[in-house]
Amino acid sequence: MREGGRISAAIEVLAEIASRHRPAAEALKDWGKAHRFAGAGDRHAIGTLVYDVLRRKNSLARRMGSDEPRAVVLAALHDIWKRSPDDIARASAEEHGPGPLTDDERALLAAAPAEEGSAHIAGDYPEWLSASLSRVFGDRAAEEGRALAERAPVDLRVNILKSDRPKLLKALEKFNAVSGPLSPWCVRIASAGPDKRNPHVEAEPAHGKGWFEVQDAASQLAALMSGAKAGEQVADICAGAGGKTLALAALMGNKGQIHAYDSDKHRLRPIFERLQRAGARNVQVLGSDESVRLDTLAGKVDCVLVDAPCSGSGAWRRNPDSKWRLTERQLDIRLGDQKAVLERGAKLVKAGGRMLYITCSVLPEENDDQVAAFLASHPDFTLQPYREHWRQAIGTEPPESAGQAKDTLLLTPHSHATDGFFMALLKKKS
Ligand SMILES: C[S@@+](CC[C@H](N)C(=O)[O-])C[C@H]1O[C@@H](n2cnc3c(N)ncnc32)[C@H](O)[C@@H]1O
Repeated sequence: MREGGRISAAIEVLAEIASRHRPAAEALKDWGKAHRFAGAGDRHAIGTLVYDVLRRKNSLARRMGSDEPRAVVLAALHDIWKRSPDDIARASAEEHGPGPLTDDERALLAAAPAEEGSAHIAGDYPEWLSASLSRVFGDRAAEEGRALAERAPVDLRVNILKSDRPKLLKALEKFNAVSGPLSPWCVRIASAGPDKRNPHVEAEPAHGKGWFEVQDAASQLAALMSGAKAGEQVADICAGAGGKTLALAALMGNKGQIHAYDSDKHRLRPIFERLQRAGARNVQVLGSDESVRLDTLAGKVDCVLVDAPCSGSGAWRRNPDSKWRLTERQLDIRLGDQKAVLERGAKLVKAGGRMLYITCSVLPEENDDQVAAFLASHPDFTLQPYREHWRQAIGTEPPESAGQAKDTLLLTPHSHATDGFFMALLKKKS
């Protein structure tokens, strides 16, 4: 396909997403099925353009004075893909392209973008989340939103059970891999430019050998902040596909016991293969039908990790579709789930033990508000200031939190060059 055809396809897919409220991944897949002649390169370019529009939907629409799919795609080609108005005009006029640019479109593309107005437009997030994001970020809300709308790098966690960072950096030299921020385990590969592909790192021999997992630096730091030690009893009660579980096993040097539970057996499914590849041997996987076995650990666990189900707002860089699909009702459901998992986790913690509550969200309702509500109804728990704990667990100077609360840690792309991630360490009195 020529560029004009790809542009038309992106417009078509965005129209389908808007009119039928379809998830972007589904709409793209169906477009691919209906257009079998499109090659892998075409599908990749169309998908990237669609996701780039979703990252910056508000500010692109503001530039063009319209949120119609054609308008925002043209703006994305200019603002994100850095195509000149002439190049866009040429591609649009091609056979199968979306049709020649109008004089107005050309003028809007050539003009400097309007002075940014409201934070939700400059920061490219839904208006209904404005109050929440202003509460957590104050007058940085637009900047923080803007960083959450960028493309994310590829972060890898070196598996210290099988390798080390210098060795992994060497193995991935051809991708210009560098050490990532804050986490001593992080290796980072910069995001490929517009219409380029990120390297398929999971096809590398180093992955097959279990030297690394794909995991954002903030997730790595969450595992490190558990302070899990060799010999401890640890429960990862929202284990999912095991991203944190694997990091915990490495942190504990395979000594002690990790109980990895998830209420959804489908999500847990990939954990078995991942544990094997990583050489993690101290993990007991508990499926959703083994919840009774989890309950037998009541009052016995040194460290409970609650990687709570959440809105995913901290990961909007990786899943821009989710920021527009999130509804107040879904957020309410998540808030209920978070309360439930915190209750469950609290029962497992032994006297003097700890629970690390984490979310990949930047919304205060899911973070500090949940912690405050938990503490109000659990006088046997106290909040441990994150700074002190960071020094002990990670051994470096702690970063400033991007949030307003002084004892919990909020990491963000703008402030820390990681995904958005929240952590609160709750200690049970002895
Ligand atoms: C943020 S994801 C976990 C990601 C995972 N820890 C990782 O690092 O790959 C949250 C998980 O919580 C699970 N979950 C939701 N409600 C739960 C509940 N009541 N009890 C246990 N797990 C639950 C979901 O199935 C989902 O896998």
